[in-house]
Amino acid sequence: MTKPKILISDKMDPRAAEVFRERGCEVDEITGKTPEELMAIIGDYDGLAIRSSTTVTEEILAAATNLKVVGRAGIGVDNVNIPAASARGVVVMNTPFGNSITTAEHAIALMFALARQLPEADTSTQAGKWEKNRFMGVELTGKTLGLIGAGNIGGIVASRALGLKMKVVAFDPFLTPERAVEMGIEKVDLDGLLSRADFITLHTPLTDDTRNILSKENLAKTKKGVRIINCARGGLIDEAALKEALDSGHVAGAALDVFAKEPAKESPLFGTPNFICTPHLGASTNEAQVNVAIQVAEQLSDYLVNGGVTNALNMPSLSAEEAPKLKPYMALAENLGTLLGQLNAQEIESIAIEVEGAAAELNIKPITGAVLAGLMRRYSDTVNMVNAPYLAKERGLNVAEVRHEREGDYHTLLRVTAKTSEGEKSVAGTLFANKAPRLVEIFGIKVEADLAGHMLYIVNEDAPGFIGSIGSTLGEAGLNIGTFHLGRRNAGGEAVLLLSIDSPIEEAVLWNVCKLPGVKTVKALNF
Ligand SMILES: NC(=O)C1=CN([C@@H]2O[C@H](COP(=O)(O)OP(=O)(O)OC[C@H]3O[C@@H](n4cnc5c(N)ncnc54)[C@H](O)[C@@H]3O)[C@@H](O)[C@H]2O)C=CC1
Ligand SMILES: O=C(O)C(=O)COP(=O)(O)O
Repeated sequence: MTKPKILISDKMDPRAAEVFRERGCEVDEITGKTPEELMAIIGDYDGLAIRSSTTVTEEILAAATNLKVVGRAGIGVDNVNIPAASARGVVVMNTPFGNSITTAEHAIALMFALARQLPEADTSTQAGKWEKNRFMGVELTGKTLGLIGAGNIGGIVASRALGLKMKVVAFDPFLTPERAVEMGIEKVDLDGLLSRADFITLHTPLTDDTRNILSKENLAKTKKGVRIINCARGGLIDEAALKEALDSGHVAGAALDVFAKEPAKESPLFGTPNFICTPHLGASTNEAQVNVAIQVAEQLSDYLVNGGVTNALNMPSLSAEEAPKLKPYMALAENLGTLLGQLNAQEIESIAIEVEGAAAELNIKPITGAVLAGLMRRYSDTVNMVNAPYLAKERGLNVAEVRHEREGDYHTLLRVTAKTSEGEKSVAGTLFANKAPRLVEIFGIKVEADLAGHMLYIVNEDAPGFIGSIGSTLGEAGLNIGTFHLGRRNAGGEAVLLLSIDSPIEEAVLWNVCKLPGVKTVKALNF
């Protein structure tokens, strides 16, 4: 097997490259490229490892013809176009916990820096001014900290703030009252937070709902003298409105680690009294960077080498133990989907994916992804198990997953049924020796076959001499039959023939087969 190729396009701890190599990948570390330069090289790579400096746009994904996975060594993925990645079948992963303590500590550090004006005091003192009377601070003990966003980082900030004897209130629509009690904080609405908080710290992702959450209007609702900290994402605060509020003295101080436009080499906020900033350093500690570098390299190589999926934002997780067990099922699922997709000419309204026996014990989501990928292969060359569920949803295809507890004829069975205007059409397969995918039924007729390469599917009336005439028709066309599989509904009734053929089957041959007496359907299939 050729080694998966990884591009590390942002500055990352050297452990990332080491882990990639230890786990069987080739790695190039090429940082600081422009989007055009990145587009020129990305086509060579199976995996891309990034931090926040690389923006993975639709154009970059279009140029990334071999790309299978993007790994964010960190938390925020607003620099990755996830819908475009999903549409192209590229998995996007992050490392959701590796830098959260470090980022929470940065928020606390900025809160102290604001409370005691540390940067200005430092600059003044080192300038020989000794302005002891200029720098009067505020105490944190007893003050109210308002958290906007109480997830991982917000939760850690809360625990540290409680340790500092602050009162913590939080606005987070997804925070349950029980969790708030567990965290020792008070759940409030946004207006309640704005009116009560002495310090506000933001810890939400940047989404359509959170963009400008501290807008001019909301800043006006804050308590006079509030101090604001943002270590989450630029774009959560209206920077122009913040500048006005600092100038007017309504906001007593603000500390930003993140800016709407990064790198922020200029800003109207620069130079404003009581304004502090750092260049997106929230995650920048040795500990956090080692954590996220190792995690991203483990996750990406696991996916590319073994098919394990961890912390993916656009597909279900699949552990390293599950992945090898599921592998033959995915091949079977994809084959059954491909078979159904090729045999059915009608619009499919819904698909049911049923598992029984050993298959019922498994994670069904990846099996569903593989069935849908096979099914939609005839519409798209780029469909795979990652983007197939999204494409299916886009097309309004209803997908049902059914797990049967019952014992059937096979130790393990996967059945895929399509509902069309002509009724239900179903194909089923099993695994031989737990590893070899094998078709066992087409449209209610038992036929056992390996689905591989070029195949010919024929439905005919069961009659003596038919097999001989097929043999001669194909022989006359110079086609060699590899395997021959036969099934029938009942003696003299409808019969199904599945032949594997050593070379592609020309249209003219299909016509000749069609003309044989008793033939109802002929189709060339490819797997
Ligand atoms: N400055 C830096 O270097 C770093 C910044 N970050 C950023 O910190 C942010 C938070 O990270 P985590 O705590 O790990 O994420 P998380 O997903 O654990 O928590 C986010 C919280 O925001 C809440 N939320 C979502 N929409 C909301 C809304 N409209 N109003 C209020 N709350 C809302 C969610 O319910 C969730 O509890 C992310 O944007 C991440 O990118 C993360 C690491 C480093
Ligand atoms: O993890 C995050 O969301 C961060 O913002 C950290 O960004 P960085 O990796 O330091 O560029």
